[in-house]
Amino acid sequence: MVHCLPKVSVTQDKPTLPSTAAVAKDEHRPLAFDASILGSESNIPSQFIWPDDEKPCLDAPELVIPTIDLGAFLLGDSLAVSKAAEVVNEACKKHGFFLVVNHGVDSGLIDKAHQYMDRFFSLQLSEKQKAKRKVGESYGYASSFVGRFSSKLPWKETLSFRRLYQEYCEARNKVSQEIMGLLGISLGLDQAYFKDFFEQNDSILRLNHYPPCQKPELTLGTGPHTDPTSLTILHQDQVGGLQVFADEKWHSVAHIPGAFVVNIGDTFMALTNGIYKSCLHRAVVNTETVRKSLAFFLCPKLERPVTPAAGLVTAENPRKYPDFTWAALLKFTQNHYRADMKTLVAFSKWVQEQESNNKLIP
Ligand SMILES: C=C1C[C@]23C[C@@]1(O)CC[C@H]2[C@]1(C)CCC[C@@](C)(C(=O)O)[C@H]1[C@@H]3C(=O)O
Ligand SMILES: O=C(O)CCC(=O)C(=O)O
Ligand SMILES: [Fe+2]
Repeated sequence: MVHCLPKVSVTQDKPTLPSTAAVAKDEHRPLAFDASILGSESNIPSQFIWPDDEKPCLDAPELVIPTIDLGAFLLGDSLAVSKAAEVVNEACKKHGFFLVVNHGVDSGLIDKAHQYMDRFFSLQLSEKQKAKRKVGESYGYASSFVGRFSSKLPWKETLSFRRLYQEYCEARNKVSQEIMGLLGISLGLDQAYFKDFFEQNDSILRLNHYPPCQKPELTLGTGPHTDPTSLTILHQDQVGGLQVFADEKWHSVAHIPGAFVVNIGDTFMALTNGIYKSCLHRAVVNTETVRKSLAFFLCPKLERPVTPAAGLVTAENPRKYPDFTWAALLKFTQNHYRADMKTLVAFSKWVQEQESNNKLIP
């Protein structure tokens, strides 16, 4: 099915400054994404309708997902360690996606995080707007990015943090460090290699809230993209809706109680010199139920150079991406380019252009 394939040539929707013109085409529509109004609206504003080649397939087949028992890995039994490393290596070379069970994060803490999230998103829009994310910044409340983008708007509201949700962030940070140990081993590097790299980090926690949509076949909760960040640890609720692109088609990812969905992002792909793939994924919505997900994005320290491990650059696998910092890639996705499935390639080109421009200026 054509509409199940990712778009090959991307027409970038450059971030725009807040503009009412973007939504004025539908004069009678609200200027903001008010979930309480739009959830029951069957006439979907055109800004939320995705082009045919990117429209979702709602009945995508389920993906058989490689699963890592983190508890067994941490016990250090050599057989369990080499098995986990093998599974992760295969998954990350193929699609950059795996599940983690037995991760030690208390289920009560996850439930509490979802409850706080319910409380925030059920507030009136005017209240939520008090925490509004400013243009160019990556923290705060964003209702569907109305203002930031003018088309292919996602059917969601988000709240992103750096320091709040402290306890939850700490728990995810611990899990992400353990996974970094495993990823290092799986690449034949020292277990401490990526743990040290990410020990200090500028990570982001994001709450995604997807209201019901009367025409889910026209819209997308989150459009197709790879995460520009390094490693994402996602907890989706029981509704389901996450889809991953593997074996040339979209697959749905079933909710597995207590499991974390883990995916590689662009920055980690660059750290492995392209050996591990950043995972192409998206989220679909449905007519009946609100869907929620909590994403912990592990990111390097803002100014730390992102350069591949020496052993991963070889004659057969020469350098793929320029050195960069997470600060520069974050700025690129917030001010110049809407993250999609080609962010890393577009960013690499941009970095090289900037470097050659700088060389021209004496
Ligand atoms: C650095 C980031 C940009 C986005 C959030 C994130 O922390 C990681 C993923 C990015 C995103 C989810 C990819 C799809 C498009 C996007 C605009 C969204 O739909 O939310 C992206 C986020 C963004 O705010 O730019
Ligand atoms: O909600 C989801 O399942 C996916 C969200 C996502 O991909 C993101 O926030 O980057
Ligand atoms: Fe994502």
